[in-house]
Amino acid sequence: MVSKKVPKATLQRYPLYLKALRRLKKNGTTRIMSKELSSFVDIESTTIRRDFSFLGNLGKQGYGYDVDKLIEIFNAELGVDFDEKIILVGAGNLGRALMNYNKWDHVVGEIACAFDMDEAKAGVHFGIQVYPMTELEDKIPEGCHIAILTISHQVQKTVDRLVACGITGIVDFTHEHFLAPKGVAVKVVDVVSSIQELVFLTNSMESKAKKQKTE
Ligand SMILES: NC(=O)c1ccc[n+]([C@@H]2O[C@H](COP(=O)([O-])OP(=O)(O)OC[C@H]3O[C@@H](n4cnc5c(N)ncnc54)[C@H](O)[C@@H]3O)[C@@H](O)[C@H]2O)c1
Repeated sequence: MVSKKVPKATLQRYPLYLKALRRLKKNGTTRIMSKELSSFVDIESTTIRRDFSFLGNLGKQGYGYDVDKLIEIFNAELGVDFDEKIILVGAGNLGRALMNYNKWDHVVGEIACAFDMDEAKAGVHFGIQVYPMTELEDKIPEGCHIAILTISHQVQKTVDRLVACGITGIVDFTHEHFLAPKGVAVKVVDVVSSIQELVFLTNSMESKAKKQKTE
């Protein structure tokens, strides 16, 4: 386990490192210096070394980091699993866009199958099997913990059903408020609130710049 308390900013950078390391491995790189990794991820090498130090004594001076070992440590320590079987619920416009993407750069696994309440959506889309919602309990892959929610109706009822099936992590694209029991993590993805935050940020930067001009 990660020994020291890892700062939030560091935790947020870990997936970037992991993604880069996976790519490097794919290209045949077996070891890497923090300076080289720095140009790859566009993060200062000192920051990289500090970030990695939370995971133990990983690198050797003059040798750098063993790519395989780093990937292994990220997997074990951070619980990241490339074979994570993710389900998607709601194969509409947004759901299908995600199914079409379904690459996730080999970082977090892939969408194993999808479900939709509309039986007409059943079938194979973008190589992913879509099942009618009535088959959720039968067809949910064994050991599946993560569900992407891109539905528009009966959100609470659906969440309750997913939780009963063993889902403990929900990526929520719906704009609906719902309750999840303790032990179930929900990550909201909302383009609208991101835009709102940006509008607020850009406005305050503009007024700050104007104020500085007049001073
Ligand atoms: N978070 C964001 O930034 C963002 C952006 C766009 C849309 N959305 C939201 O995402 C959701 C989907 O949007 P869309 O444009 O793809 O809609 P859509 O109508 O095209 O697709 C919704 C799909 O979900 C299915 N569905 C609805 N309720 C279901 C349920 N309880 N169980 C199983 N299947 C169900 C429908 O049959 C349909 O196929 C909506 O709630 C929308 O508000 C969020």
